[in-house]
Amino acid sequence: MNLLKLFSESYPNRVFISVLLGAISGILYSGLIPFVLMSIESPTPGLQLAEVPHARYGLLEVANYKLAALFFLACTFILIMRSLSEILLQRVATDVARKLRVSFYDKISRTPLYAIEKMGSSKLVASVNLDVPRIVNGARALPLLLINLVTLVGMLGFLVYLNGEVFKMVMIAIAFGILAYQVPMYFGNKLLTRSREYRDAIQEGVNGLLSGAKELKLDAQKRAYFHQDALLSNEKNILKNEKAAQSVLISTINFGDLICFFVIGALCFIFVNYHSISNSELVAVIMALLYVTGPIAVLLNALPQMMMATISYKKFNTLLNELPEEEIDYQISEVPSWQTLRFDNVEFAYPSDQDEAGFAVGPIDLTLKRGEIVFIVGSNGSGKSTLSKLLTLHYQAVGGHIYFDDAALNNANIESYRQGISAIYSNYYLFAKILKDLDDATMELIQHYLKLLHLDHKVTIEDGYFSTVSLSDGQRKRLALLVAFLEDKQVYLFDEWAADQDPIFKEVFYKRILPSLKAKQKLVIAITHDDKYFDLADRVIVMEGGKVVEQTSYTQYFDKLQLNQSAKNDFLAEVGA
Ligand SMILES: Nc1ncnc2c1ncn2[C@@H]1O[C@H](COP(=O)(O)OP(=O)(O)OP(=O)(O)O)[C@@H](O)[C@H]1O
Repeated sequence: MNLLKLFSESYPNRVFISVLLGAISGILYSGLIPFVLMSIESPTPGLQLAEVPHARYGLLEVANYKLAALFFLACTFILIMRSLSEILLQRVATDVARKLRVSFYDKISRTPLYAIEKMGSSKLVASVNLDVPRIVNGARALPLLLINLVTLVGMLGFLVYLNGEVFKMVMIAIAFGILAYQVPMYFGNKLLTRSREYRDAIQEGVNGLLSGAKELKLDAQKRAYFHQDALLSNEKNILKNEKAAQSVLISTINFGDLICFFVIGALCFIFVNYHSISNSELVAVIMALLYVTGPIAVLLNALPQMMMATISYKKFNTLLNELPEEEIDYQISEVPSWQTLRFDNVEFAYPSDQDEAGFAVGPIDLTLKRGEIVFIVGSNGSGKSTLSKLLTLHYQAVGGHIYFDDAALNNANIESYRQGISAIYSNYYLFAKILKDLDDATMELIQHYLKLLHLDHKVTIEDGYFSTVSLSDGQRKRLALLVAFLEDKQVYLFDEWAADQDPIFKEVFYKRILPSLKAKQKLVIAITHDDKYFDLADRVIVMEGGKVVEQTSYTQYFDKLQLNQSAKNDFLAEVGA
C-alpha cells in the first residue's frame, strides 16, 4: 500500500508504535466477546448464573467481580491504546502532508523556468489544494483500518476455536464477498480517477474566470461560451463520474455490510442441517458474526477514502516527476568581480511540443560590458524575451558557452552568477512585501526611490509591506523598479518596462534612470520599441527569427529605421491609408 509505505518510510518509529498499539487494541477488542460469553457461562457445570461469585461495592452489586474488573480494565486499555494509535498516526499524517507540500515548494524552486511556463499554474495549484488534503484524509483512515483488521482476524481466530466447520464456511463467504467487492470497486476507482482529471480542467477554467473577468463581462456571448466550454461541461463530467462512482461505492459498501447477515442466514437455515452444532455454540458464533459486522463496515467504508488518497498520491507524484529539475549547485559562493558577459555560439531551444519543434535561438555571439546600455529590438516573436532569459541565466544554453570575463558559466557557478542579476519582465510579479530586513539606511533609500519614482504620495512601507499594490499598471511597475534598485545588482534587464509609462515618466526612465545605472557601472539591457530613445543606447542588438542579425550602434540602426519608415510610408500610400 503506497500510503503506508510513504508513512512508514517518513516516520518509521511513530508508525511502528501506532501499528503496535492499534494491533494490541484490536486483539483486546476481539477478545471482548469471548470474554462476555465466558462471564455469562457458569464457572462450574450445573451452577446457575445467580450462584457465581458476587461482590458488593456500596449500593452496587457486581457479579463475577474478578472477570468484571478484567473486562472494564480491558475496555479502558482499548480506549487508551486505540486513541494513542489514532492520535499518533494522525500526527504522522499531518507531518507527511507538510512534507509533501514542502517537497512541492522545493521542487518548484528547482524546476527550470521553461518547464514552469509550460505546465502553467492550474495543475500545480490543483494538486496542492486537492491532492494533499485527500492524502491526509486517507491517512486518517489508516489507524481505523488497522484496528478493525486486527479485530476481524481475532474474531476469526475465535471462530476457529468455536467450530472449525463454521470457520471454513465464514472464510469461504468472506473470500467470495471480497472477490465480489473488488469488481465494482475497480470501476468506482476508474470513475474517481477520471473525475480527478476534470478537476484539473476546472481549475484552469476558474483561473480564466478570474483573470479574464474584464473580457468576459464585456461580452455575454463570449461569457456564455466560456462558462459552457471551460466550466459547465467539466462540472457535468465531474458530476457524472462522481455520482456514478458514489452509487457504485455505496451499493458495494452496503453489500459488504450485509455479508455477515448472509452468512448468519446461511448458518441458521442451511449449515445446521448438514453439521452438528450445539445451541450455545450457535449463539456464540452468531454473536461473533454480529460483532465483526462493525469492523467489516469500517474496513469497507475506509476503502473509498483510501482509494481517493492513493489516486491523489499517484497524481501528486506523477506531477512532481513530470517536472524536470535543474541539475545545478544551489550553494551560493562569492564569484570574482567581472566586466564582460560573453556569449560564444550560444544556443537554446524550447522543448518540442508533440510533433512541432520548439522555437530556437542561436547560435549567438555577443559581448556585453558593465557600464553599457544595450537595447534589444526586433519584431514580435523574434526571440527577444527568450534571449533575455538566457542573458539573465533563467534558461540554460543547450549549446555554446557563456563567460563572465574568462570564467566559463557551468552548473557549479550558475546559481552564484544569477545572484548578480535583476530583471523586470513584462509578466513580472510584484511581491506585496519587500523580502529583506529593512534597517534605517534601507528605509531612507526606499524613501529616496519612492520620491524619484513619483510614488511617495501613494505608497508607504508598513512592516516591510507596501501600504498598497492596488495601483495603476505604470505605478505598479515603478514599485517593481524600486525593489530592483534595492537589490543593487550588477546586471539590470528590463523587458519593455516603459511600455505603460506616461511620456513624462518615460523621459525619467530613459534619461535619468538608465544613465544613472550606467554611471554605477551596471550592465543595463532593455528590450524596447521606443525608437525615440534609441540614441541613449550604446548598442542596439537586432533579433530576427531567433538570431541576432545585427549588433550595431544606435546611429546606424536609427538610419535604417528611417529607411524602414519611408518604406512603410510608401506602403501606406500604396494601400491608400
Ligand atoms: N514559454 C515558452 N515555451 C515554449 N515556447 C515559447 C515560450 N515562450 C516563447 N516561446 C516561443 O518563442 C518564440 C519567441 O518568443 P519571445 O517571447 O522570445 O519573442 P519576443 O521577441 O520577445 O516577442 P514580443 O515582442 O512579442 O514580446 C515565440 O514565437 C514562441 O514560439
